[in-house]
Amino acid sequence: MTQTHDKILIVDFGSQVTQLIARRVREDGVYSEVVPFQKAAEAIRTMKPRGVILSGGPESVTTDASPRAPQELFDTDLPVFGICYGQQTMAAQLGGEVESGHHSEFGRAEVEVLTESPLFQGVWQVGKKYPVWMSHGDRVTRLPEGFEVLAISENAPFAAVADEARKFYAVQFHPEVVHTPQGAQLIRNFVRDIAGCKGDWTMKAFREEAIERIRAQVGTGRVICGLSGGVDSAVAAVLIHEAIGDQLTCVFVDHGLLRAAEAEQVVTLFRDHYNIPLVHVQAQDLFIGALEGVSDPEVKRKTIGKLFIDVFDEEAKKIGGADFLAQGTLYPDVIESVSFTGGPSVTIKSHHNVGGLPERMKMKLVEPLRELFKDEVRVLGRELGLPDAFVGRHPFPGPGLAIRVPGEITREKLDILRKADAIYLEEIRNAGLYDEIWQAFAVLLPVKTVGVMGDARTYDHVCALRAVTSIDGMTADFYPFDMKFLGRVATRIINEVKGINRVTYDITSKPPGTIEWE
Ligand SMILES: Nc1ncnc2c1ncn2[C@@H]1O[C@H](COP(=O)(O)OP(=O)(O)OP(=O)(O)O)[C@@H](O)[C@H]1O
Ligand SMILES: O=c1[nH]c(=O)c2[nH+]cn([C@@H]3O[C@H](COP(=O)(O)O)[C@@H](O)[C@H]3O)c2[nH]1
Ligand SMILES: NC(=O)CC[C@H](N)C(=O)O
Ligand SMILES: [Mg+2]
Repeated sequence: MTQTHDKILIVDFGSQVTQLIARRVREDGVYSEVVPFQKAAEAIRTMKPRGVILSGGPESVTTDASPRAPQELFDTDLPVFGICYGQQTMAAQLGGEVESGHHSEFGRAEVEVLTESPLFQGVWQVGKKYPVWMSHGDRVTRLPEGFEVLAISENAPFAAVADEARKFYAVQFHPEVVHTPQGAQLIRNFVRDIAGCKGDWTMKAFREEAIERIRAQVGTGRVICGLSGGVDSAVAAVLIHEAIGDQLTCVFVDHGLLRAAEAEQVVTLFRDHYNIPLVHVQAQDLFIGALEGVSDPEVKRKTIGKLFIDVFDEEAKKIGGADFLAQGTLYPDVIESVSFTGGPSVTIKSHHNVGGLPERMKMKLVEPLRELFKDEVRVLGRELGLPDAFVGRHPFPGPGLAIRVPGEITREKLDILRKADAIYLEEIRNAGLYDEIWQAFAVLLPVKTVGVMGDARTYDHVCALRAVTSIDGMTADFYPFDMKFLGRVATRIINEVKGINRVTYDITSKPPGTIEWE
């Protein structure tokens, strides 16, 4: 199936943003695969790409053991586009020079275009300056033979270079991030014009290919799908059901960390729309018991991740065994939990469904959405005909309210938080803001403050409100509510929720914050 589409191979050197390259290529309607550099030589032979993009990476090409692109790539006639580390290793491998440690550039920079190039066609003009995003400590200091300079920046004399005859292009900046405003168009020029890919790959094609992949992986085996009521697992379940029909059973776990009335809503909504067997597991005591006395965020996450698997194993037994566990894992869950190449990118937090999994698993994982971002999953959901009630829902993390009560959780704290969260979301819906906001929730802080209510002294918890805008959850901004709205929510929460006497609004973006508090 994938054989019929033009393909781009993305060689990963361990950058935090490699998947954004894949995403930009998908946006151009072209199929792409990200392959760790160790497997690139094999992928060139088996995948038969029309072009190759080399990603950035944390290492320095000036050190001996640093990764390289397969040398034979440069003898294949394939167009190559090197980004940052990708540029540096191209230079080193083709006879140029790279130096370390003199002129770092992190963040915004400007490049000046020196000559016309197919890479800039219709986007950048000669003699003009354009903003780009840089993140490097090394730089190319001598170009390989055949290369010319296309653009310069203050600290990178070779900000963009090319050997047009061989269709080798390389940039020091990162065109894949949104902070390089025309970067997506440069990637498009490489993919569509320089590599000549057709651009006929769509979410419809993804759907068909994903179904084929699921069938090939699962065969006649039985699959359990963790269903949370969130967008990702709903899309995964419907996709898998399309692929393998009644070999699939969904399992919804009520771990006692859900929002007010959520369990009934999820179960009713799913049963009303789909004829897919759904088991509703009551596991409140199990999870809340295990979390007693636990206050470290990573320990909480790993405890929850392990219990989820215990419950899935238990349910598998009840239906006579299952060979596979399906989850709605997305790319951001993966990149924050582990490095794509198994290389040196750092763990930010262990998402329960990736880094929080136990080391030994009885069932094999089926994760058809593992390389997509949330907004792409929503497009796929619409493609699959999912009702808006699923597609438009704000994300809700698997560990649920456990990571919204920093420190140790108790049933009492969870009850207080549920009430505050429900009021906050009701006000957001009433104000018509739900769809404008990417995710909104309340957090119950482990801090008590003094207040005065009805002439009496109070000494109660602080509640923090969080609302963010985002496209893919990788970066986010706080939502700029008007003060009247925030005042109304705060008054209602303090008046209606016993146990909270103060409300604050979190105005941290991501980065440097993350969306959740733990
Ligand atoms: N309460 C639950 N019961 C069963 N499975 C769950 C539950 N919570 C999470 N999961 C599993 O963990 C996966 C990851 O959770 P995550 O919150 O990232 O996705 P989601 O809930 O499907 O979508 P969303 O991000 O919109 O909340 C889910 O896709 C699902 O497979
Ligand atoms: O299923 C999940 N399991 C987890 O362990 C987890 N941790 C964070 N999230 C959700 O991921 C998005 C990004 O969150 P952060 O900025 O807090 O890392 C936000 O949408 C978070 O709600 C999780 N989802
Ligand atoms: N973002 C990158 O690819 C960085 C490449 C290399 N580690 C440097 O610092 O220059
Ligand atoms: Mg969820």
